[in-house]
Amino acid sequence: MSLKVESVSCSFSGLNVLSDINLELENKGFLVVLGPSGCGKSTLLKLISGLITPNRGKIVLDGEDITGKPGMVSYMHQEDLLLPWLNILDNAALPLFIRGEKKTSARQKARELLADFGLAGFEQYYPGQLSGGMRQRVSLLRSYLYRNDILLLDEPFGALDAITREKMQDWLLDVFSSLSAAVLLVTHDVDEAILLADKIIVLSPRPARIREVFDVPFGRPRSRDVLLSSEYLKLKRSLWASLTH
Ligand SMILES: Nc1ncnc2c1ncn2[C@@H]1O[C@H](COP(=O)(O)OP(=O)(O)OP(=O)(O)O)[C@@H](O)[C@H]1O
Repeated sequence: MSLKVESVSCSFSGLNVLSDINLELENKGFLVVLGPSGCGKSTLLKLISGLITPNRGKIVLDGEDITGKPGMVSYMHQEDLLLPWLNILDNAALPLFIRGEKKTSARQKARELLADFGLAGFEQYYPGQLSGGMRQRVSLLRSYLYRNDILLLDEPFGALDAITREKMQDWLLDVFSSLSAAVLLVTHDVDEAILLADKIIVLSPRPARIREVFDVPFGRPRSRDVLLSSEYLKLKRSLWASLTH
């Protein structure tokens, strides 16, 4: 799998939001796009997922131009968009139903991943009966079932309380090692970026340009302990400087 964003610019009725963005995501990579609030991070993911089209540039997936073509990548929004009247299993399997897969086999595929996503034993529950963290894991499972090689995540833990957010980051770190997906995650949280990423792209305030690209010097498997190291502090200082200069 190879995803390329090539010289993409985007504006909304005269408001320049993204300016000449280039990035590349490859197999099993974990790329974090870090930028100030309102700079255009969600717009970037909407462009990649084909929900909107850029004014200039293109999106290329495995050599194919997918600019403006929805449905080619998995895209998880900030809010979980679970259907309250479907149980967890059917919420997760929904994209497979829509794709025309038989209900029994779609449910079986979802069931096989429930344990990895920390949802074993909850398949008959409804979204309203779950915690915020569990609902986000159902959303992630649904995105992963839709396309298991590439996941776009828009501030996936932004709406969670601090403790749940940390738990979810730890869980994502752990599960990422066992999944075969490449992840592109956007956030404005510097610690989250360092903890999760292999590479961090820092965007400027709107109109967002790529200000700097940082390699994260921590291997995998990785744990929260990296946040106590001197390399972490050094990287955090550089990221802050890049975000605020
Ligand atoms: N469809 C649209 N029409 C007009 N303006 C839009 C549209 N979508 C986004 N914008 C504007 O583009 C800018 C960037 O929005 P975007 O949601 O991409 O930022 P963001 O970095 O994801 O913000 P946050 O960190 O707060 O989620 C904002 O000023 C927003 O008002």
